[in-house]
Formats: sequence, C-alpha cells, structure tokens
Amino acid sequence: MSKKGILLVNLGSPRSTKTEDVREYLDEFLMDEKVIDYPWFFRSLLVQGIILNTRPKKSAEAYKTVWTPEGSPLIVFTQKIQEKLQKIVDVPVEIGMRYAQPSIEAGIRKLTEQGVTEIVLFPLYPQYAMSTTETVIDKAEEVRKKYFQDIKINYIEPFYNREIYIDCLAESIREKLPENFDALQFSYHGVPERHIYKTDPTNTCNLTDCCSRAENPSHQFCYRHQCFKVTEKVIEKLGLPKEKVLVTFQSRLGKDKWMEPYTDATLEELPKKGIKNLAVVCPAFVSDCLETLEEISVEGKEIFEEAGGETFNYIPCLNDEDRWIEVVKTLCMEKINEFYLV
Ligand SMILES: C=CC1=C(C)c2cc3[nH]c(cc4nc(cc5[nH]c(cc1n2)c(C)c5CCC(=O)O)C(CCC(=O)O)=C4C)c(C)c3C=C
Ligand SMILES: [Fe+2]
Ligand SMILES: [Fe+2]
Repeated sequence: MSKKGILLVNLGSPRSTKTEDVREYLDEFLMDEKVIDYPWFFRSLLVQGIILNTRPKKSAEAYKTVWTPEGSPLIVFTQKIQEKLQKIVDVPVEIGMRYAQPSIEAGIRKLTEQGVTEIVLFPLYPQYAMSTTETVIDKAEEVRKKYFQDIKINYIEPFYNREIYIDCLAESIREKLPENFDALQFSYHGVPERHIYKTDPTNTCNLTDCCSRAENPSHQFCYRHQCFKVTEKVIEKLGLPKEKVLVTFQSRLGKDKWMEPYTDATLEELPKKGIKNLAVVCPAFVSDCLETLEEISVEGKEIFEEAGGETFNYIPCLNDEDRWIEVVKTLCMEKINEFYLV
C-alpha cells in the first residue's frame, strides 16, 4: 500500500549568523549552476575567488539584524507553516531547504521513516525561476535517484496565477495597507536577464512588451511575466488604479544586467516625483526573510526617507497567516489526489 506525504521546500538560511556559517551557506548557494550560471571555472573564480572574500562578513551583519531567538525568520516561518498544515491534513508534513539545513534529503528521509512512498513536494515560490523552482526539482531528483529510488515525487507548479493564491495575497495586503498612500510598490526578487532568455523554450521573450501580453507561449517559464501577472491580478482585486502601482526588482548581485527597474534606485527617485507616502510588498517571497526584513524594511526605508520620503509602510509576507495555510493545503491536496489518477 502506498502512503502519501508532503515536503515543503524553501530556499534556506545559514546555520547561524557567524561569518563562517554564512560563508558556507553562500558557497553552496552561489556555486549552484542554476543561480550563478557560468561555466564551473568562471563561477568558482567569481564566487570562491571574489564574493566569498567580502560578502559573508557583510551578510552576517545583516542576518544579525533579523535573526530571532528561534533562528532565521525564513526557516522559522516555514516551520510554522508545517506545524499549522500538519494540524489540518492527515498525511505527514516535513520541510526541506534547498541550501543548508534541514536539507531536502533529511526531509525526504523523515517522510520515508514514517512509511511514505509518494511525496508531494511544494517549492514555496509563487513564480517560476531557474534559480528557485528548477534547482529545487533538480536537487530533489538527484537525492531521489541516489537514495530513494522507490519513492515517487509529484511537484506543485508555480501558483502565481491561481485564484486562491491571488485572493489570499490581495486580502492580506488589503488588511495591511495604510489608509493614505501615494503608491503601492511591488518589489520582486530580481534575476539576471540572461536567466529569462535561457529558460524560454520558445525563444520569443524579449523582456519588453511580450511579458505583459495576454497570451505568449513563453509565459510558463517567464519570471518577469509571472511577476507582472501577480501584480495585475492583485491590483484588480484591490480596485487600485494602475497609476498608483509600481513593479521593481531587488537584490541584484554582481555585474550582470539584472531585470529593471531596480528597487533601490526607484526608492531614491520616488520622493522627487512627489510620492512621499509609500507602501511596499514583496510577493516573490511567501515568508519574510533577510531580503524583506533587512533589504526592504530597513535599507529600503532609509533610502526612501533620505531622499525625502515621509512614510514607508512595509507589508509583511503571507508567513503563517491562516488563509495562506488553507491555500497551501488546497494546492497540496490537489497534487496528492493526482497520485490516485495514475
Ligand atoms: C545570482 C544570485 C542570485 C539569484 C539569481 C537569486 C534569485 C532568487 N533568490 C530568491 C529568494 C531569496 N534569496 C535570498 C537571499 C539571497 N539571494 C542571493 C542571490 C541570488 N538570488 C544572495 C547572495 C542571498 C543571500 C543573502 C545576501 O548575501 O544578500 C533569500 C533570503 C534567505 C534568508 O536566509 O533569509 C531568499 C528568500 C528568489 C525568489 C530568487 C529568484 C526569483
Ligand atoms: Fe536570492
Ligand atoms: Fe517574458
């Protein structure tokens, strides 16, 4: 008899805020060929020869400002989702991180120790990207082939266009929006433009008009389109005029051309354009993490205020909100039921 289980997968964080732990984490993360997609020699030169000399210390300082007594916010929120989900589903639920601990391998092992043979694996990323969704699947398949050849894994697809998710996100934003604001900024994690071209099986995305077209065969693998789609659907639900909304991309690293406009540069320009009261939301993340709690709510706020901004409202991620747990449950149960169809 087969037994089902759920594995929730998120990006992962360093073991602690010590510089050496941050270095170890960044080494694993940035040496992933789907994150920094250079040939191994050049990737190693850039990551191990340059980035790892200076970044770990700087990142460790940043992590210290967001770390909680229980650990990294990203991991703590993922654990909370697991705990809440476990209370409302009757199959085992475990978590695994793409980088560092607890690993995907450890998560699968915990499930198999409970007798699970069919796993629904949920990459907790609303939009598809080579550096997120794809690398999670690669890792899980590598682990499955190496240690767990007898188990089956069903992967939950990016859910950026699912009505239940959009409703949930829109409601969450609505509750947290201040009464008066001049603009709502959607700041998504950026990726190098090259990643988008590389994963477009149709070779039709030109990173301009096509990403916002209603139909285009490239959309299934176009991170930029999927960010625009979330924004469009959420503002429609909120009844906000397009003129009050901006989309920007944050967290760029290195000298490559990343998707524009950049969040930090935009935050600096907005007050000069008369936008003094701003709300910011980050829908590439379902859980608050370093990139939201430090880069946006602290650094971003500083940039905006130093440029003349007056109020900066960061809108937290879905984290462990009950309505989000219900969405996670629905998406997982749909996939579990697919096992019965084959
Ligand atoms: C080439 C580098 C990077 C790509 C591409 C990238 C894509 C990407 N990342 C996330 C989600 C998260 N990234 C986080 C941290 C983080 N990201 C990068 C680099 C790339 N990300 C670095 C170097 C770091 C580490 C921190 C730092 O030194 O600045 C996190 C937070 C992790 C945490 O512990 O809190 C998340 C989450 C997405 C969604 C994405 C592509 C769409
Ligand atoms: Fe990142
Ligand atoms: Fe596109």
